[in-house]
Amino acid sequence: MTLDLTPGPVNVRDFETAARDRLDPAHYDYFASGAQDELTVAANEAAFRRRMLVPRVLRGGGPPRLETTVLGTPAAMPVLLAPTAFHRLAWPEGEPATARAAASAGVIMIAAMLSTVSIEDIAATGATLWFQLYPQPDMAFTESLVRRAEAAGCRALVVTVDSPALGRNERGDRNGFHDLPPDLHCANMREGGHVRQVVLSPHISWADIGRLRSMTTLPLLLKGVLHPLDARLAVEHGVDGIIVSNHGGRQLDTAAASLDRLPAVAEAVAGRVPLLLDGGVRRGTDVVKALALGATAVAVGRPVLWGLATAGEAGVSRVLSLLRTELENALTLCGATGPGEVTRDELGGILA
Ligand SMILES: Cc1cc2nc3c(=O)[nH]c(=O)nc-3n(C[C@H](O)[C@H](O)[C@H](O)COP(=O)(O)O)c2cc1C
Ligand SMILES: CC(C)CC(=O)C(=O)O
Repeated sequence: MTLDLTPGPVNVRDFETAARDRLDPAHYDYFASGAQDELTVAANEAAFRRRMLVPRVLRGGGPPRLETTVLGTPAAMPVLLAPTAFHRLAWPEGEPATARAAASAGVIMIAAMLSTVSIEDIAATGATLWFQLYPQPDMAFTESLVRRAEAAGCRALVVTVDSPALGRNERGDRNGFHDLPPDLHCANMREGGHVRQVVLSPHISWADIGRLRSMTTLPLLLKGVLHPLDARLAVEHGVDGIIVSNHGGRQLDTAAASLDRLPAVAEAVAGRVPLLLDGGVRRGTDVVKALALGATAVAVGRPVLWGLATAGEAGVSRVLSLLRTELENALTLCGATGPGEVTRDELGGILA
């Protein structure tokens, strides 16, 4: 008998290694890569590494409670699943496996418009969903997607605004990977016998946000804001929340790290709408840093894909439970009894 002494993945980074071992290299590259030199991908994580926490001591508050509510949606912790396309490339069942893990963990999954399983079939898992939209120039089609998301029970609409064009992905160019294999398709884009191509349009503007605002009573979030003036315009256009994000470094390479932009956006918004952040969150301490700099919650993209590619639903569950355990530990060590208590002032929180 041989004794297997490998402990299995103990953190998110280990899950990336495990996923890389399992995935077709071109598919691994699709998930892992960023635009061009991938400087923003690296900057997102580096920004978290650069910031150090200053904990408080002797507060005696007992174990932290992680529950929170984001724009009216309750969640077991302030960590959401960022919208990511093409889950069936990572695991045969695709998005429903991810959704079941999110449901078991009690967290919000932002379902991507470009999912490989339809929003109705993802919703059938019972998960708490928000819906991510790339507004399409065909407004009637865009509206039909919004109606489907509403009917499926999605509790917020997340409009991605950092994509007036597709970022230049050179790993994809080298691998010749530009589209889904023929056995997979973007299920929400299906219309009768054919599948619509997504349009990432440079004509998208605030007028479209106005149209979407009047189209739905769901909470409306903009995803991909980095500039404080855009954050202010978002509030003026009746947006309910903002996701500070550079799309995981996949769109404009050399765009600033999300975490580095959070303080300026928080100042511009001045508490009028909640802020979320994504990009480079890999540790519980990363979540604490984002909360301290003004986020209500964070979202994770690639960590979920690494869990999914490694072991399907069980892998995503494990990634979410690792992040939960790390967050609980980090809050305890910071002397905080919950996410709402983490502020820059009170925790002395963050030194740049
Ligand atoms: C493989 C992959 C696919 C993505 N697809 C989408 C998408 O369809 N829509 C979207 O708004 N963002 C998409 N994103 C961006 C994520 O929502 C999120 O902004 C980013 O992954 C956060 O960075 P992280 O991966 O470092 O956590 C995608 C990211 C990855 C890695
Ligand atoms: C096909 C892409 C538009 C999906 C996406 O947002 C991404 O890969 O980052």
